[in-house]
Amino acid sequence: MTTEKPAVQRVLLKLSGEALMGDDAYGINRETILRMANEVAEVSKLGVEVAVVIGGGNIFRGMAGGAAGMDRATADYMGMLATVMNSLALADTMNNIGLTARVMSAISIEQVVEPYVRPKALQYLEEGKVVVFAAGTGNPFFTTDTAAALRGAEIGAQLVLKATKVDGVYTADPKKDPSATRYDKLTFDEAIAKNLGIMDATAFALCRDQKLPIKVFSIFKPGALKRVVMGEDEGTLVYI
Ligand SMILES: Nc1ncnc2c1ncn2[C@@H]1O[C@H](COP(=O)(O)OP(=O)(O)O)[C@@H](O)[C@H]1O
Ligand SMILES: O=c1ccn([C@@H]2O[C@H](COP(=O)(O)OP(=O)(O)O)[C@@H](O)[C@H]2O)c(=O)[nH]1
Repeated sequence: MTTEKPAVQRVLLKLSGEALMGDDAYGINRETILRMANEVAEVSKLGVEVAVVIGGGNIFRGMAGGAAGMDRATADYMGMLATVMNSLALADTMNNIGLTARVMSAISIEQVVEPYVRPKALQYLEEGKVVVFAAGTGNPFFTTDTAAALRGAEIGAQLVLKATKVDGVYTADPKKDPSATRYDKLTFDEAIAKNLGIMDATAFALCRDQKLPIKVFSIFKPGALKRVVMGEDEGTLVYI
Protein backbone atom coordinates (compact mmCIF):
# COMPACT_ATOMS: atom_id res chain seq x y z
CA MET A 1 0.00 0.00 0.00
CA THR A 2 1.19 3.47 -0.81
CA THR A 3 1.22 6.18 1.80
CA GLU A 4 1.94 8.96 -0.67
CA LYS A 5 -0.08 12.10 -0.15
CA PRO A 6 -1.21 14.51 -2.88
CA ALA A 7 0.66 17.81 -2.94
CA VAL A 8 -2.58 19.75 -3.36
CA GLN A 9 -6.02 19.51 -1.81
CA ARG A 10 -8.21 21.47 -4.22
CA VAL A 11 -7.51 22.15 -7.89
CA LEU A 12 -9.13 23.78 -10.87
CA LEU A 13 -8.53 21.69 -13.96
CA LYS A 14 -8.85 23.37 -17.36
CA LEU A 15 -9.43 20.82 -20.09
CA SER A 16 -8.87 21.76 -23.69
CA GLY A 17 -12.03 21.72 -25.76
CA GLU A 18 -10.05 21.11 -28.90
CA ALA A 19 -8.33 18.04 -27.43
CA LEU A 20 -11.76 16.42 -26.95
CA MET A 21 -11.90 15.82 -30.70
CA GLY A 22 -9.21 13.18 -30.41
CA ASP A 23 -8.42 12.18 -33.98
CA ASP A 24 -11.86 13.21 -35.23
CA ALA A 25 -12.43 16.32 -37.35
CA TYR A 26 -14.74 17.96 -34.80
CA GLY A 27 -17.03 17.15 -31.89
CA ILE A 28 -16.48 14.81 -28.99
CA ASN A 29 -14.41 11.65 -29.35
CA ARG A 30 -15.84 8.95 -27.08
CA GLU A 31 -12.55 7.33 -26.22
CA THR A 32 -10.86 10.66 -25.46
CA ILE A 33 -13.58 11.91 -23.12
CA LEU A 34 -13.61 8.57 -21.28
CA ARG A 35 -9.84 8.73 -20.84
CA MET A 36 -10.10 12.29 -19.44
CA ALA A 37 -12.85 11.22 -17.01
CA ASN A 38 -10.75 8.28 -15.84
CA GLU A 39 -7.76 10.52 -15.19
CA VAL A 40 -9.96 12.82 -13.09
CA ALA A 41 -11.37 9.80 -11.23
CA GLU A 42 -7.86 8.71 -10.37
CA VAL A 43 -7.02 11.96 -8.60
CA SER A 44 -10.47 12.35 -7.09
CA LYS A 45 -9.99 8.96 -5.42
CA LEU A 46 -6.82 10.29 -3.83
CA GLY A 47 -9.05 12.77 -1.98
CA VAL A 48 -8.22 15.78 -4.16
CA GLU A 49 -11.19 18.10 -4.71
CA VAL A 50 -11.50 18.72 -8.43
CA ALA A 51 -13.36 21.47 -10.25
CA VAL A 52 -13.24 21.49 -14.04
CA VAL A 53 -13.54 24.12 -16.74
CA ILE A 54 -13.76 22.71 -20.24
CA GLY A 55 -13.30 24.66 -23.46
CA GLY A 56 -15.45 24.59 -26.56
CA GLY A 57 -12.98 24.86 -29.42
CA ASN A 58 -13.90 21.40 -30.71
CA ILE A 59 -17.36 22.72 -31.52
CA PHE A 60 -17.15 26.48 -31.89
CA ARG A 61 -14.60 29.24 -31.42
CA GLY A 62 -15.83 32.83 -31.20
CA MET A 63 -12.70 34.25 -32.85
CA ALA A 64 -13.29 32.14 -35.94
CA GLY A 65 -16.95 33.13 -36.09
CA GLY A 66 -15.97 36.77 -35.66
CA ALA A 67 -13.34 36.49 -38.40
CA ALA A 68 -15.94 34.99 -40.73
CA GLY A 69 -18.01 38.17 -40.44
CA MET A 70 -20.26 37.25 -37.54
CA ASP A 71 -20.86 39.70 -34.72
CA ARG A 72 -18.11 38.79 -32.26
CA ALA A 73 -20.27 38.84 -29.13
CA THR A 74 -22.87 36.59 -30.77
CA ALA A 75 -20.13 34.21 -31.89
CA ASP A 76 -18.73 34.15 -28.36
CA TYR A 77 -22.13 33.25 -26.91
CA MET A 78 -22.20 30.35 -29.36
CA GLY A 79 -18.76 29.36 -28.06
CA MET A 80 -20.06 29.46 -24.49
CA LEU A 81 -22.96 27.21 -25.47
CA ALA A 82 -20.42 24.82 -26.98
CA THR A 83 -18.71 24.60 -23.57
CA VAL A 84 -22.09 23.69 -22.04
CA MET A 85 -22.37 20.74 -24.44
CA ASN A 86 -18.86 19.58 -23.58
CA SER A 87 -19.54 20.01 -19.86
CA LEU A 88 -22.71 17.90 -20.08
CA ALA A 89 -20.87 15.19 -22.01
CA LEU A 90 -17.98 15.19 -19.55
CA ALA A 91 -20.18 15.09 -16.44
CA ASP A 92 -22.27 12.30 -17.98
CA THR A 93 -19.13 10.28 -18.68
CA MET A 94 -17.88 10.90 -15.14
CA ASN A 95 -21.19 9.77 -13.64
CA ASN A 96 -20.99 6.60 -15.75
CA ILE A 97 -17.64 5.61 -14.29
CA GLY A 98 -18.70 6.08 -10.67
CA LEU A 99 -17.84 9.71 -9.94
CA THR A 100 -20.53 12.17 -8.91
CA ALA A 101 -20.32 15.20 -11.16
CA ARG A 102 -22.39 18.39 -11.17
CA VAL A 103 -22.53 20.97 -13.95
CA MET A 104 -22.99 24.66 -13.12
CA SER A 105 -23.49 27.24 -15.84
CA ALA A 106 -22.38 30.87 -15.90
CA ILE A 107 -25.32 31.74 -18.16
CA SER A 108 -28.82 30.86 -17.09
CA ILE A 109 -30.30 27.89 -18.90
CA GLU A 110 -32.01 26.39 -15.90
CA GLN A 111 -33.89 23.66 -17.73
CA VAL A 112 -30.55 22.25 -18.81
CA VAL A 113 -28.09 22.85 -15.95
CA GLU A 114 -28.15 24.54 -12.59
CA PRO A 115 -26.77 28.07 -12.40
CA TYR A 116 -23.34 28.78 -10.95
CA VAL A 117 -23.75 29.62 -7.27
CA ARG A 118 -20.43 29.83 -5.46
CA PRO A 119 -21.49 28.47 -2.03
CA LYS A 120 -23.19 25.53 -3.75
CA ALA A 121 -20.06 24.80 -5.74
CA LEU A 122 -18.00 24.86 -2.54
CA GLN A 123 -20.47 22.52 -0.88
CA TYR A 124 -20.24 20.02 -3.76
CA LEU A 125 -16.46 20.10 -3.62
CA GLU A 126 -16.46 19.49 0.13
CA GLU A 127 -18.75 16.52 -0.51
CA GLY A 128 -16.20 15.06 -2.91
CA LYS A 129 -18.23 15.76 -6.03
CA VAL A 130 -16.58 16.95 -9.21
CA VAL A 131 -17.94 20.33 -10.28
CA VAL A 132 -17.86 21.20 -13.97
CA PHE A 133 -18.15 24.92 -14.63
CA ALA A 134 -19.89 25.50 -17.96
CA ALA A 135 -20.30 28.58 -20.18
CA GLY A 136 -16.90 30.06 -19.33
CA THR A 137 -17.11 33.37 -17.48
CA GLY A 138 -20.56 34.05 -18.99
CA ASN A 139 -19.13 37.03 -20.87
CA PRO A 140 -18.10 37.45 -24.49
CA PHE A 141 -14.50 38.52 -25.28
CA PHE A 142 -13.15 36.14 -22.65
CA THR A 143 -11.76 32.61 -22.89
CA THR A 144 -12.20 29.46 -20.87
CA ASP A 145 -8.60 29.93 -19.68
CA THR A 146 -9.74 33.14 -18.01
CA ALA A 147 -12.80 31.29 -16.67
CA ALA A 148 -10.42 28.73 -15.17
CA ALA A 149 -8.38 31.47 -13.48
CA LEU A 150 -11.54 33.18 -12.21
CA ARG A 151 -13.25 30.08 -10.85
CA GLY A 152 -9.94 28.81 -9.50
CA ALA A 153 -9.56 32.00 -7.47
CA GLU A 154 -13.22 31.92 -6.35
CA ILE A 155 -13.10 28.38 -5.01
CA GLY A 156 -9.73 28.87 -3.36
CA ALA A 157 -7.93 26.31 -5.53
CA GLN A 158 -4.24 25.89 -4.74
CA LEU A 159 -3.33 25.32 -8.35
CA VAL A 160 -4.81 25.83 -11.81
CA LEU A 161 -4.00 22.85 -14.01
CA LYS A 162 -4.02 23.59 -17.72
CA ALA A 163 -4.25 20.28 -19.54
CA THR A 164 -3.49 21.10 -23.14
CA LYS A 165 -2.06 19.80 -26.41
CA VAL A 166 1.58 20.58 -25.55
CA ASP A 167 3.56 19.32 -22.57
CA GLY A 168 4.41 22.71 -21.09
CA VAL A 169 5.27 26.32 -21.82
CA TYR A 170 7.86 26.84 -24.55
CA THR A 171 10.04 29.79 -25.49
CA ALA A 172 7.83 30.07 -28.61
CA ASP A 173 4.85 28.18 -30.00
CA PRO A 174 6.35 24.68 -30.49
CA LYS A 175 3.84 23.94 -33.26
CA LYS A 176 5.32 26.79 -35.29
CA ASP A 177 8.93 26.86 -34.11
CA PRO A 178 10.55 23.41 -33.75
CA SER A 179 13.63 24.93 -32.10
CA ALA A 180 11.57 26.22 -29.15
CA THR A 181 12.59 24.82 -25.76
CA ARG A 182 10.42 24.05 -22.75
CA TYR A 183 10.59 25.86 -19.43
CA ASP A 184 10.47 23.83 -16.19
CA LYS A 185 9.11 26.92 -14.53
CA LEU A 186 8.76 30.63 -15.16
CA THR A 187 7.16 33.63 -13.49
CA PHE A 188 3.89 35.27 -14.53
CA ASP A 189 5.79 38.46 -15.31
CA GLU A 190 8.06 36.56 -17.70
CA ALA A 191 5.12 34.81 -19.36
CA ILE A 192 3.27 38.10 -19.84
CA ALA A 193 6.33 40.11 -20.92
CA LYS A 194 7.35 37.47 -23.47
CA ASN A 195 3.76 37.24 -24.69
CA LEU A 196 3.87 33.44 -24.54
CA GLY A 197 0.77 32.30 -26.39
CA ILE A 198 -0.07 29.30 -24.24
CA MET A 199 -2.67 31.26 -22.26
CA ASP A 200 -4.16 34.70 -22.73
CA ALA A 201 -2.78 37.63 -20.78
CA THR A 202 -6.07 38.13 -18.88
CA ALA A 203 -5.82 34.62 -17.41
CA PHE A 204 -2.15 35.08 -16.51
CA ALA A 205 -2.77 38.48 -14.93
CA LEU A 206 -5.68 37.24 -12.84
CA CYS A 207 -3.69 34.30 -11.50
CA ARG A 208 -0.69 36.54 -10.83
CA ASP A 209 -2.79 39.02 -8.84
CA GLN A 210 -4.38 36.21 -6.84
CA LYS A 211 -1.03 34.43 -6.37
CA LEU A 212 -2.55 31.33 -7.91
CA PRO A 213 0.09 29.20 -9.67
CA ILE A 214 -0.61 27.43 -12.96
CA LYS A 215 0.75 24.10 -14.09
CA VAL A 216 0.71 23.50 -17.84
CA PHE A 217 0.95 19.88 -18.96
CA SER A 218 -0.09 17.51 -21.74
CA ILE A 219 -3.56 16.09 -21.81
CA PHE A 220 -2.36 13.32 -24.12
CA LYS A 221 0.19 11.91 -21.67
CA PRO A 222 -1.39 9.12 -19.60
CA GLY A 223 -0.96 9.61 -15.86
CA ALA A 224 0.29 13.20 -16.19
CA LEU A 225 -2.59 14.64 -14.16
CA LYS A 226 -1.87 12.30 -11.27
CA ARG A 227 1.83 13.09 -11.42
CA VAL A 228 1.03 16.80 -11.23
CA VAL A 229 -1.22 16.48 -8.16
CA MET A 230 1.38 14.26 -6.49
CA GLY A 231 3.85 17.10 -6.93
CA GLU A 232 6.08 15.16 -9.31
CA ASP A 233 8.16 16.74 -12.03
CA GLU A 234 5.74 17.21 -14.94
CA GLY A 235 5.00 20.07 -17.33
CA THR A 236 5.73 23.73 -16.59
CA LEU A 237 4.93 25.72 -13.46
CA VAL A 238 4.01 29.37 -13.85
CA TYR A 239 4.38 31.11 -10.51
CA ILE A 240 4.57 34.54 -8.90
N1 LIG B 1 5.05 29.61 -25.71
C1 LIG B 1 4.23 28.59 -25.93
N2 LIG B 1 4.41 27.42 -25.26
C2 LIG B 1 3.59 26.38 -25.46
N3 LIG B 1 2.54 26.41 -26.31
C3 LIG B 1 2.30 27.53 -27.00
C4 LIG B 1 3.14 28.68 -26.85
N4 LIG B 1 2.65 29.66 -27.65
C5 LIG B 1 1.57 29.16 -28.28
N5 LIG B 1 1.34 27.88 -27.91
C6 LIG B 1 0.23 27.07 -28.43
O1 LIG B 1 -0.83 27.16 -27.49
C7 LIG B 1 -1.66 26.01 -27.64
C8 LIG B 1 -2.48 25.80 -26.39
O2 LIG B 1 -3.34 26.89 -26.20
P1 LIG B 1 -4.89 26.84 -26.60
O3 LIG B 1 -5.06 26.71 -28.08
O4 LIG B 1 -5.57 27.94 -25.88
O5 LIG B 1 -5.23 25.43 -25.99
P2 LIG B 1 -6.49 24.85 -25.30
O6 LIG B 1 -7.39 24.39 -26.43
O7 LIG B 1 -5.84 23.75 -24.54
O8 LIG B 1 -7.09 25.91 -24.42
C9 LIG B 1 -0.68 24.89 -27.92
O9 LIG B 1 -1.24 23.89 -28.71
C10 LIG B 1 0.51 25.58 -28.60
O10 LIG B 1 0.59 25.28 -29.98
O1 LIG C 1 -15.76 33.32 -20.75
C1 LIG C 1 -15.83 32.90 -21.93
C2 LIG C 1 -15.38 31.61 -22.30
C3 LIG C 1 -15.51 31.19 -23.62
N1 LIG C 1 -16.08 32.03 -24.55
C4 LIG C 1 -16.27 31.57 -25.95
O2 LIG C 1 -16.22 30.15 -26.00
C5 LIG C 1 -15.25 29.71 -26.97
C6 LIG C 1 -14.67 28.38 -26.55
O3 LIG C 1 -13.76 28.50 -25.49
P1 LIG C 1 -12.16 28.36 -25.68
O4 LIG C 1 -11.76 28.88 -27.02
O5 LIG C 1 -11.53 28.98 -24.50
O6 LIG C 1 -11.98 26.79 -25.64
P2 LIG C 1 -10.69 25.83 -25.89
O7 LIG C 1 -9.54 26.70 -26.34
O8 LIG C 1 -10.35 25.13 -24.63
O9 LIG C 1 -11.14 24.84 -26.91
C7 LIG C 1 -14.28 30.87 -27.05
O10 LIG C 1 -13.61 30.86 -28.28
C8 LIG C 1 -15.21 32.07 -26.91
O11 LIG C 1 -15.83 32.35 -28.14
C9 LIG C 1 -16.50 33.31 -24.19
O12 LIG C 1 -16.96 34.06 -25.02
N2 LIG C 1 -16.37 33.70 -22.88
